[in-house]
Amino acid sequence: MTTTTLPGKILIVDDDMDVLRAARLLLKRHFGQVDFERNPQKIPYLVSNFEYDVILLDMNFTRDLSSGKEGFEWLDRILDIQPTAAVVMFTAYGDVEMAVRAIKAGAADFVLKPWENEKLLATMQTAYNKKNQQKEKVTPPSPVTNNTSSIIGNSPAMLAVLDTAARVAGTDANVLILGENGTGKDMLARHIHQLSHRSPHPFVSVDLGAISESLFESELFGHVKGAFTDAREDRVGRFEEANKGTIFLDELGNISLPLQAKLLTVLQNRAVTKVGSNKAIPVDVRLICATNRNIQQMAAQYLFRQDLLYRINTIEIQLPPLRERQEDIIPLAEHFLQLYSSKYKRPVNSLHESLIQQLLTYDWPGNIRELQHAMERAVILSQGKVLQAKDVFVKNPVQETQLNTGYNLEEMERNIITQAMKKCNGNITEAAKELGLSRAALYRRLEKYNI
Ligand SMILES: Nc1ncnc2c1ncn2[C@@H]1O[C@H](COP(=O)(O)OP(=O)(O)OP(=O)(O)O)[C@@H](O)[C@H]1O
Repeated sequence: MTTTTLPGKILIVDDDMDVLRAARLLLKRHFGQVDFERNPQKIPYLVSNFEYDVILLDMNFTRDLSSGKEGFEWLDRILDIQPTAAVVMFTAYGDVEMAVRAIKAGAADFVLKPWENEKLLATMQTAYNKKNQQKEKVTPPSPVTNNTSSIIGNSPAMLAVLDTAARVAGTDANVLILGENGTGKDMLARHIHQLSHRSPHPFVSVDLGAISESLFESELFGHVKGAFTDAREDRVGRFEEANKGTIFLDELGNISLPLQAKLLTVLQNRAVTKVGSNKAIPVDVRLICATNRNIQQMAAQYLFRQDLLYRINTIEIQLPPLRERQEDIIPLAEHFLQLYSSKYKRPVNSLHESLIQQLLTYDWPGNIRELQHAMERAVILSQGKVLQAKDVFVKNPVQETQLNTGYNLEEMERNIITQAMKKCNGNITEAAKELGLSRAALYRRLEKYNI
């Protein structure tokens, strides 16, 4: 087995923590950086924001265990986002037919589980070398994808945020990021992790809003086999997964008081106890939390535990909404213009003055995510080299007044969501995009308004 260390950046996506651990341990000795992710829903975010040399992708996530269908769907998504991505498929049920199909569908290669270390390593090295030769030949380095997250922000408000982030990154202080939906809380959390001494270790992101009350403990702290009916195997929780690294708890303001108490115990003891076990396992994690809710007010109303708040908000970073960082709107629009014109191979490369005015006067309720989606749609539909105001769809005030709902905010939100769901024929992913919300955030609202 060759022992060369390549500078490459690898991503492993598999829902089995043991597989992730073992594959990472092996590959870490031979590649510069090895990230892993258990939740395939994070793939679009990771592939769009970080340039991976090779992605090792499981064929079968929990939804259906052996057809490989899910793996093919994720392979498509990855190639959609990054057509030159080198994806090695990882399968426990591999047969020649599935391997051939994966390669026809654009995968670089495949490896069967259980794997032989030499075979896995050789396949990953070949995929890496091929990808790099290809890179040298065809693609000049892209200005918008680099090895770190490309946070755009030159406004005084963002410079202050980035300054605080850089200072706090060097410490192990707990950080609470506050900000509206789509302001970049997730991105900032990853940025802090990357700047910290924990960066060689995992960054584990957990969307608390998307975890049901009953699965909270098992997801976060793990469970032992037999702890409950569906617990067929031991499961490593997200805290343990993040050991030595950073755990990012998003949508923290959404968890119930009993769950807040459980979280507090873990933070106080710096140890987790798996469901069904009574053994405490020490964990060494840096905690970053985020919420779009007014958590101080929630604490004042006894909806959020004050003692938990004290523990998580050693440093508080407020991400300003996009409308309060006007200076960032055009650089961000240009960043997304470049990103999507290169992704969709469109000739469009600049913004017309009329569009610049439109972007600056709109108030971006969905923040950067809304701007990103508006630019993506516009680039796809664009015809010339210059993007015009008419190419970019933003909700205008007339549409809002047509809602005729009075000034009840909840009522307005309900109406807007109902309209978006109708427009997208009930497709949650599309409607969430349209509204500038994450899928989890939309789900919560659908539940809240009983839509
Ligand atoms: N400063 C930035 N520069 C470039 N892209 C950004 C920036 N901030 C956010 N983005 C992009 O905007 C999108 C939304 O950001 P992100 O998911 O981090 O927001 P969020 O505040 O966590 O959203 P939510 O509250 O809905 O979970 C992402 O695709 C992210 O890459």
